[in-house]
Amino acid sequence: MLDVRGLKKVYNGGARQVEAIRDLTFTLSAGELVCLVGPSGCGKTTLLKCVAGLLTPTSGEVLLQGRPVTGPPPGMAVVFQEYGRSLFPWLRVGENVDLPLRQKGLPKARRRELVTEALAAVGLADAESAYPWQLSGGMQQRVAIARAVAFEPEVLLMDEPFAAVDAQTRADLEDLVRALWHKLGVTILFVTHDIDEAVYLGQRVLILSSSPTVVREELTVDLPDTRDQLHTRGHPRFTALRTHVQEQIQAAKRGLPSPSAAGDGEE
Ligand SMILES: Nc1ncnc2c1ncn2[C@@H]1O[C@H](COP(=O)(O)OP(=O)(O)OP(=O)(O)O)[C@@H](O)[C@H]1O
Repeated sequence: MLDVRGLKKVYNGGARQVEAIRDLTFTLSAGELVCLVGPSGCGKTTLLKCVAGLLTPTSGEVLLQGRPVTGPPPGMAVVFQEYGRSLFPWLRVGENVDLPLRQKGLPKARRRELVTEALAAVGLADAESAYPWQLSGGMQQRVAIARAVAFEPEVLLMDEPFAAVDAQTRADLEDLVRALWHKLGVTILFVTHDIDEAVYLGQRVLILSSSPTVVREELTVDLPDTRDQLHTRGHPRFTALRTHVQEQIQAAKRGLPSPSAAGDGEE
């Protein structure tokens, strides 16, 4: 579904050159939920912007269903961290969700259906006529998720979407993402700096190195598919996986080679 091949991004800001991403290669199959974690500043947002077609890579390519991404592709939706800046304050909740559907040129009756379904799916059926600023932070982020879901994307990109909400709301939203993913069968690339969140949500976790960034490790999350906050997080395997990811991120920060790279060296 999504192929990232040899992606490199260098920012050229006058005298200052930043090689944010050195060489990233990974693939997402249709219907997968993959989380991406890495040390702060390792280029997670840069990567997501390249995947979303909002930023042109210096070299390498992104393919969506085999077609190169050169601008925002029609089958992709993004949920950003800052819900306060991604919703239009002068539009009601329902109108915010409807806007991309209008741009897609869908007939009015179908738009109505999609808006109603998406708001019901995120538990906001009764907030359709409210303005975003009348809602709590967690509710606003639900609106942003509803807007992405109503768009019926093939790939959903999420950039630290729960970083600005409280822990309780965050846990609810994590479960909402997994429930929607199960229901819709959408492919999700979820960027987070939260190791527990990555292991709780993902089928796989891609661990990035420090900048200039490469994929340090691809980890399969071999936890049962049915997850819940209490039991999954108390599962000994969950603890083992989160400890492993934490160790890798600490090692990445110290610039130590990844286990596979060390193995390669020994051979
Ligand atoms: N527009 C830009 N111009 C120049 N450098 C940039 C630009 N955007 C990002 N960078 C640099 O690229 C590197 C990666 O930044 P990016 O925001 O992608 O990382 P991140 O992993 O998302 O960070 P965080 O975890 O702190 O949110 C950083 O060194 C940053 O300073």
